[in-house]
Amino acid sequence: MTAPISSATIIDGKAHAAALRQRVAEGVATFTAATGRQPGLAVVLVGEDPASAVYVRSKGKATAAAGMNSIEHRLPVDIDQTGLLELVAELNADDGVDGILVQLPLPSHIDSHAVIAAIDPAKDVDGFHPVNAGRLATGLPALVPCTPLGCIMMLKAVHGHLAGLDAVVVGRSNIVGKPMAQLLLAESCTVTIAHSRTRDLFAAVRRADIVVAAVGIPRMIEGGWIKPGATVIDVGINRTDDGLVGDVDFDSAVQVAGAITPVPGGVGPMTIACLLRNTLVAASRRAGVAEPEL
Ligand SMILES: Nc1nc2c(c(=O)[nH]1)N[C@@H](CN(C=O)c1ccc(C(=O)N[C@@H](CCC(=O)O)C(=O)O)cc1)CN2
Ligand SMILES: [Mg+2]
Repeated sequence: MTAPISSATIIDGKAHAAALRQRVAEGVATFTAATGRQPGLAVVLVGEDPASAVYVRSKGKATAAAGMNSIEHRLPVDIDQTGLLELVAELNADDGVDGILVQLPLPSHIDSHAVIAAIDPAKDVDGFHPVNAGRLATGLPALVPCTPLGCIMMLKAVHGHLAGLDAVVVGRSNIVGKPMAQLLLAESCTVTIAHSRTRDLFAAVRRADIVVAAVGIPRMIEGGWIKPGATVIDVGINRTDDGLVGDVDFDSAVQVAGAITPVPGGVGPMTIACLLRNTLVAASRRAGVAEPEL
């Protein structure tokens, strides 16, 4: 006799993102009517990495479609750090710019920590500046990194509230793993951060009600690791010979999980929608108008 195969609810990141973009567009219209100006987002791309160029183009299109002013700066790959810092200083001083985003990764001759630290924290729509990371960690209002923010929004949509759930975040990057853990903690989850040196990763994943995979290793987390009924959020975007795959082995995990994000079409679209949200939040705070509920 074969065991019955159950199948998880697929969390539709594209639909969540479309709904958030719609709410942002409505908020932008209200902001523009109140202030007489559009929120402005400046995106800086250094070099010509094809994936980064695609993301920057998508961000520009989505920004304009939401009714905001999209400003794009493309710099040559050999620009020196001083040149990039000069542009950041200009954008900091420009009153029409509410959000500044420097697309990562940067070329290896540039210190990305120095560039992030040069961005005005009030305009840091990526939420990567140490001031925003510290504000998030201490429970103060912050600009929150877009990818983890998108993940937490989808988790809340699935679960309602998250208090008391066991969550594991696999990966400890400043962009995803660490802020994700902070957001889950703020929702009163019991949080484990696992990484390449974790001794028994299987056990950490196996006991979790929520698994957030952000390791950058194609299909590393298999269905057999997942607690039946758990919610699985796959942040991985790995280009392989089989095409784009996540950090979770979707085909096996979908049979065990209660809900799961696909790749593509899961977390990725929410990253850009949350960037628009953060830009409107930054603009509202800078202009001293009421922040929309998003
Ligand atoms: N300054 C930043 N740099 C980077 C960030 C970031 O948030 N801020 N995140 C990633 C890249 N990224 C946005 O910049 C991003 C990645 C993926 C997607 C996305 O929609 N992915 C699609 C698949 C698209 C594809 O085929 O590649 C999906 O998952 O459905 C959006 C944004 C690193 N750099
Ligand atoms: Mg995805």
